[in-house]
Formats: sequence, C-alpha cells, structure tokens
Amino acid sequence: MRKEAPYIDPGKVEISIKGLVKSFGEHGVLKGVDLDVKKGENVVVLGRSGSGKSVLIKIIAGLMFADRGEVDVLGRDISALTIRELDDLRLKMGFLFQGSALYDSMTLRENLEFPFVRSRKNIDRKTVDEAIRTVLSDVQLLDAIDQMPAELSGGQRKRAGIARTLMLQPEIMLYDEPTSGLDPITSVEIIHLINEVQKKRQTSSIIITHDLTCAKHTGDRIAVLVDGVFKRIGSFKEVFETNDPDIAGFYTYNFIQD
Ligand SMILES: Nc1ncnc2c1ncn2[C@@H]1O[C@H](COP(=O)(O)OP(=O)(O)OP(=O)(O)O)[C@@H](O)[C@H]1O
Repeated sequence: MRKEAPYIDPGKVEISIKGLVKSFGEHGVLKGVDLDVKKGENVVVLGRSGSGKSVLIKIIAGLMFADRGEVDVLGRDISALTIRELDDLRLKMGFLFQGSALYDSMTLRENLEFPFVRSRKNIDRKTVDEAIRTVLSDVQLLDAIDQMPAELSGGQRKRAGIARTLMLQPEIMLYDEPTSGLDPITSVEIIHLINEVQKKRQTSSIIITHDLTCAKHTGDRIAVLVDGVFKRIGSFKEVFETNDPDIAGFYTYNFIQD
C-alpha cells in the first residue's frame, strides 16, 4: 500500500490548539494539548482507551467546551462564536462518528439529501440529485442509492457516513475510528477512501484510530496522546523510533499491514 505525497500547505494552519485543558470533575483528561493541523494534512491521533481522543475531537467540533486553552478552527476561535456562527462553522466540518450516524428509516439517497437540503436554501431537485450521485460515485456506492442502512455491510456504512459528510464539501474531516469493526481488506478500502478525500478535496483531517495500518497509511503525522498531552508527534517512523514503553507498546501489540 503506498500513499501518494499529498499537497500540504505549511503556511496555512486550519486547526490550531494551544494549552487545551479538559476535566470532568476531579478527572483531568486533557492536560495541556497543543496541535496544529495544516491545510491538506492528515493527522492521526493515537492513544489508549479513555485517553481523551474523542473528547478532543468533540471540542474541535464545538460539541463540548474546554476548561482552558485555545482552539482555532479555520481561523475562528471556537470559544468566541455565537451559536449561529458555530453552526455555520460546523457545516465546514465533516464528522464521521463511530456508528456512521445514518438514519435507519431513510434510504441512502435520503440520508445524503437531508443534511444537504437543510443547509442550502432554495436548491432545485436536479442540483440535489447531481450532488448525491457525484458523492456516491466517489465512494463507490452509487448502486446502493435506494438501499436502507440495514442492508449495507459495515464497510459500506462507513463509506455512506463519509459520503454524507462530503455532501457539504467540508474543509475539515474528523474521523472517529474509521476502520473499527472492519475486516483487514475492507479497512484498506476505507484507508484508500480517506486518502482520496484528502487528495481530491484538500481537506485537513484528524483521524482517531487504534489501527496502526490505518495510522501508517493515512497519517502524514501521528500524534500520541499519553496522560493528557501529546507525548510524541511526527511521521509514523519518527514516532515509533523510541523505546518509551508508552509509545512502543502500541507498535508491539498491533498487527500492521505494509
Ligand atoms: N460527557 C462526559 N462526562 C464525564 N466524563 C466523560 C465525558 N466524556 C468523556 N468522559 C471521560 O473522559 C475520558 C476520555 O474519554 P474519551 O471518550 O475521549 O476516550 P477515548 O480516548 O476516545 O477512548 P476510546 O479509545 O475507548 O474511544 C474517559 O475517562 C471518559 O469517561
């Protein structure tokens, strides 16, 4: 598996996080997280269960608020936005939840149509249909357009979830365990799709995963969350060139495809 070198704009930071702190009662989860994600870059976040990865992306998406620190997304300080401004900013972010968050009672077409029509006023039928067909063909699900989510396989559901976020042409993608529960072959298909999205749409992404094959092949940089801070950030190779047991443990206990 080989990823083509993406075009990353080093001068354009799309997500900037400084000194982020988040606790739940006495339980400190994030204790001073710093991270920059550049335009066109995929950053993978690794960390043990409960280390705060989902909390981090929920804060970036404005679904949860930090106790301290700065989070700028597409040049906006999210803590300073009104609810309306936050809603507008969220339209530029695609969020792939673990369960793909499809509506079970709607067909695939309706699942894609619903957020699209809601976010664009006075849009005509032909434009809607064209947008749905383009996105479904990008994720190779056009044949499943009239199927219900329950009729789709796990991999198809992940692709449908990605398709739904792509309808709004996001500038940022937040993937929460995109390959979890998938067999290795289907995982590789999702890995390719994540890289296709990055290449074709120049998105800046954060990818949370426990799957080191996914980390290795999607991440331009890997950030490892340990005890509430990023203990190591760099390329896959750089990050794992260490004997630090907090980091090396991920590598030792993972099956990684080349
Ligand atoms: N709304 C909440 N209220 C209280 N505690 C919370 C809340 N959300 C998360 N936590 C706690 O924050 C910690 C980090 O949770 P988080 O879901 O971010 O972990 P994670 O790294 O994504 O784990 P996993 O890999 O298992 O998904 C956990 O201890 C969790 O119990």
